[in-house]
Amino acid sequence: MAEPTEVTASEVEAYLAATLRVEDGAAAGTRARQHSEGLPDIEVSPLQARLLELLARIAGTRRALEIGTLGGYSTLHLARGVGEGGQVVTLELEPDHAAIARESLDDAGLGERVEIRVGRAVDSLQRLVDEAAHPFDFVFIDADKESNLAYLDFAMRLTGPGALIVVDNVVRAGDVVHAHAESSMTQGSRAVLEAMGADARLESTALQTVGAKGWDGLAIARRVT
Ligand SMILES: C[S@@+](CC[C@H](N)C(=O)[O-])C[C@H]1O[C@@H](n2cnc3c(N)ncnc32)[C@H](O)[C@@H]1O
Ligand SMILES: [Mg+2]
Repeated sequence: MAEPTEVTASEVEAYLAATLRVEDGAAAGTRARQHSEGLPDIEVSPLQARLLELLARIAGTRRALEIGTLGGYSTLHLARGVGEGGQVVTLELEPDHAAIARESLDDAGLGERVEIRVGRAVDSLQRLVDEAAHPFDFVFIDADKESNLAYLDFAMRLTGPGALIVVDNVVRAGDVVHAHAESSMTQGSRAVLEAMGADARLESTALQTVGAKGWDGLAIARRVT
């Protein structure tokens, strides 16, 4: 048997993703399209995407809110997670990203479940509050990390008890432990983690992740009250 040190986390990730068959043609096509269109390689991994889909399904999610669409890879999994008749509202700053996501979601036959709102997420979120939008039961926060705390605040205004809130990229190759980290993205992760821990309405945890995208992690909270 090979020594564990001879195996990389990326190899294990590829093995798990292939063995568990986490990605079908539509998902792989969505990823391929956003890469060929030149979008940055910053979407969740196939294993993480499937985790989002399963979390949504296990929680019985009907309405999911996503902050940060990119090319629609995580969106596609949330759309699957909410099931037939469910809805995903996803917020994206860049019109080009939104257009690519729209194409892939339509190709996957999930377009009707997904509304993409283009613009600064804080503006779109305020609009959802102003519209008194029907509460969401799943929120995935994965846009500009500097705004994580504001996004959590909006998530609390747009959800009710029982909702799930997932915040991506909170470990930042370990930089998250540095109180005086120079990175504003790390500071955004620290701020949201501290707020989650301090909020008695949330029961929270986090998972560290390794693989082709390096060392990172996601925080998961369930809203109790
Ligand atoms: C990490 S990517 C999202 C990846 C996607 N959730 C996935 O895993 O497939 C972050 C996205 O947030 C968008 N974004 C950055 N700042 C934003 C803002 N202020 N408002 C809305 N979207 C923003 C970026 O354009 C980018 O497409
Ligand atoms: Mg992310």
